Amino acid sequence: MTKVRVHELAKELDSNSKEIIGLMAGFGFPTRNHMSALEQEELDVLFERLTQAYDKKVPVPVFGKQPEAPKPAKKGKKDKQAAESNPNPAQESTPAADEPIGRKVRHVDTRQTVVELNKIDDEVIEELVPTNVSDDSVKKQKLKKGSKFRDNNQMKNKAKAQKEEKVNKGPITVKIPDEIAVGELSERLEVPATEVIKKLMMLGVMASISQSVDFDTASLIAEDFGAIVEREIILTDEDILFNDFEDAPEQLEDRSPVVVVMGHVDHGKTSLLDAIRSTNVIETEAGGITQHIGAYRVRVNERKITFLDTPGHEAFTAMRARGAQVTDIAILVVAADDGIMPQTVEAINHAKAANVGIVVAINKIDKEGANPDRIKQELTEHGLIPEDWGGDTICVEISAKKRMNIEDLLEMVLLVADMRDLKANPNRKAKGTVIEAKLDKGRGPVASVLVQNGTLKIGDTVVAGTAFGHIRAMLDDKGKKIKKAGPSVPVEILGLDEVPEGGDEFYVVDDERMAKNVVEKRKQKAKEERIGSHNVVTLDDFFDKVKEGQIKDLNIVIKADVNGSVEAVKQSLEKLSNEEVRVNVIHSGVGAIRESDVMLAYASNAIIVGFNVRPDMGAAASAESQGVDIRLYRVIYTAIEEIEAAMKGMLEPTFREQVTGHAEIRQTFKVSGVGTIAGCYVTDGTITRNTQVRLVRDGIVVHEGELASLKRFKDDVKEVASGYECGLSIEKFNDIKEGDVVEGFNMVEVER
Ligand SMILES: Nc1nc2c(ncn2[C@@H]2O[C@H](COP(=O)(O)OP(=O)(O)OP(=O)(O)O)[C@@H](O)[C@H]2O)c(=O)[nH]1
Repeated sequence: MTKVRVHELAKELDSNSKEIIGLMAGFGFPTRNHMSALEQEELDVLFERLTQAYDKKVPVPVFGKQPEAPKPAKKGKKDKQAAESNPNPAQESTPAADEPIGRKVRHVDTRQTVVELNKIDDEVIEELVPTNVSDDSVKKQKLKKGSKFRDNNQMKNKAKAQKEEKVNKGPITVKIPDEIAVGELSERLEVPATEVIKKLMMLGVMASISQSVDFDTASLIAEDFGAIVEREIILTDEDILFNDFEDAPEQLEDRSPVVVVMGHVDHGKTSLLDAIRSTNVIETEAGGITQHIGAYRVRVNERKITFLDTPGHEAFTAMRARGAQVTDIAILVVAADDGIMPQTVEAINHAKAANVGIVVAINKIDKEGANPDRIKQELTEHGLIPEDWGGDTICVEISAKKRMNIEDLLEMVLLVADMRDLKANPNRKAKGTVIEAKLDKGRGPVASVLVQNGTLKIGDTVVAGTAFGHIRAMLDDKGKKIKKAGPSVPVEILGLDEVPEGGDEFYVVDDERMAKNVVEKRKQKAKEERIGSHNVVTLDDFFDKVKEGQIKDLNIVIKADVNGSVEAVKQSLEKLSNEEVRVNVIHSGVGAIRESDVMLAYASNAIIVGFNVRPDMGAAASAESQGVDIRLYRVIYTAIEEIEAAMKGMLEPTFREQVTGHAEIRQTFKVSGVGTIAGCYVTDGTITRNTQVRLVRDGIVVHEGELASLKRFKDDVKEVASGYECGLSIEKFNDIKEGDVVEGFNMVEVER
């Protein structure tokens, strides 16, 4: 067998004899000099020690534990340079003890496309490449090239065996993303999945091999297996393409506020927008005519305000439901002669849910019977305390029609804007939101967009939802051609290849090829989503989401038949809040469940609870397509019981009703001895003789029971399909009126 001397080994490993001798002494071997031949046992120990040092990545403290720092086995040129510039090299590779759990390691997701590193910021690349990469590769090369050990079969096998042993025993480094499937975690930890599941159970987490656990749980498990944890951040094509970095405070500049006008029907929203537009419009040299581009800007005391053109909370919440936050401030218009009405309350709740500032415009003060104090009183009942009553809600008394106090209102909007400290960085690539878009016969797809950060320029390459293109022309709100638009500026853009949707985010990008790739994938995903389901909370999966740490609040929209029940339900449900779950009633009102309720629920991840009310057709359809959970009850007690059970994850397998169809009452007849017979028309589905039925009047359930008879002409029938007329009577119930709706339903067991 070839003898290996200390100096030879040192040379092979690019170390020095002194270091090897020191190491041997540390392991308790007899003192040697650089010419000493090494015994097999000594070689084994040294080899293990040194290969460990080569292979080991920079250790990361897991939960404050500081693993032993690897001793550098080689001092390459780069290391030496680093040592010169850093007097304490140990600090370079060993993270500070107070660093958060797991170091953030960025990884380029190269699974989907070719990554063009020149498109990524230098800063990001620095982070992408671990500092020890070059050193490691050099070391590994050294061991391979011309090594004496290479010719030494015995040593080679030894190395292999030791490496395998290390894999089995030594600490490994695992990269864990924000969420990881149990199966994947076990693979990365190189342990059987059953072991991982067992450990999870000991932590009180029940998860199967295909279920995912979050980073914190996964790292606890990994640490338990003695692994070193690194946080994995997967950068997708979109992350790289849009490069949505945060601006440094010194890059930020003030931007003007973006305002929406909300309020009850006929309280003067449109009149107010018109009044503002006509008195404060920013003049252009050409004296351009105001164009409708979904938003416009006005000037107030040398400052500007951007107004969204579409009044009402529906459009606002529809955008929010798509993830877009475009508004900073809502002007809540309340007619002084009318007071707070149902849509005013909706608007307040929608604005609060979106966390936008509210300025109240008490309108129509020119009218007789106008009573601003009464409005203020009513506002307090909805959590808006006027400033002059010691609160922080600014109220301005105006007349949109007579153009009174409009200037004051705008100044107050600016005041609220100042308090919100609105800033953006005009010196970066633009991003923002599509306000509206259409296909213009002559000009092709036209999109009105609001720039929210950066500056948009002619020629920019843009991705907006699933649309892509180069900006061919830009027009401002006066129809004037402009070359660039900064933060809070609405513009109309031409040059997209298809019509995006309102609420889509747009980004200016550099890499056209990657952009096209991203757009293709989005189209594919949108297609899949249309087929698949949405990820909104339902009572059934609520507890799972709480357990997974995804949510802590159970948001609820309540609709009931009378005001008394609304209040009672609201209070009882809010009382269910405990340490883990807070129950928030984000909106409540009297009457049928409408589409705007579903939109609010969808945007705020809420469920809808209805008492003796029904969803109208639009609401039912949109709840169905958006996956919003509507729970309908007759008794408050049942609702409380069910929601409490859901909060504890103890929802029983339940029976859920399945609506079979609807029939509209067209005529009623009183037949003595029989009761009221109704002539009706089946509008959808089928009405079946033996289903249960409920009678609904203006969205409110008047009665629930069974059919006493179902006839076509004179014959009794089992079922009447949509599009046919029929006659029916309801068991022990005669108060049937024209215009009522009969809803047929069955109770079916729901698998959970
Ligand atoms: N006297 C008086 N009438 C007003 C004032 N503001 C609006 N109106 C009238 O109130 C009515 C409704 O005004 P709109 O601006 O259309 O109200 P809106 O809130 O936009 O209504 P919808 O778009 O239907 O929701 C119109 O007849 C206006 O002329 C005001 O300050 N004073």
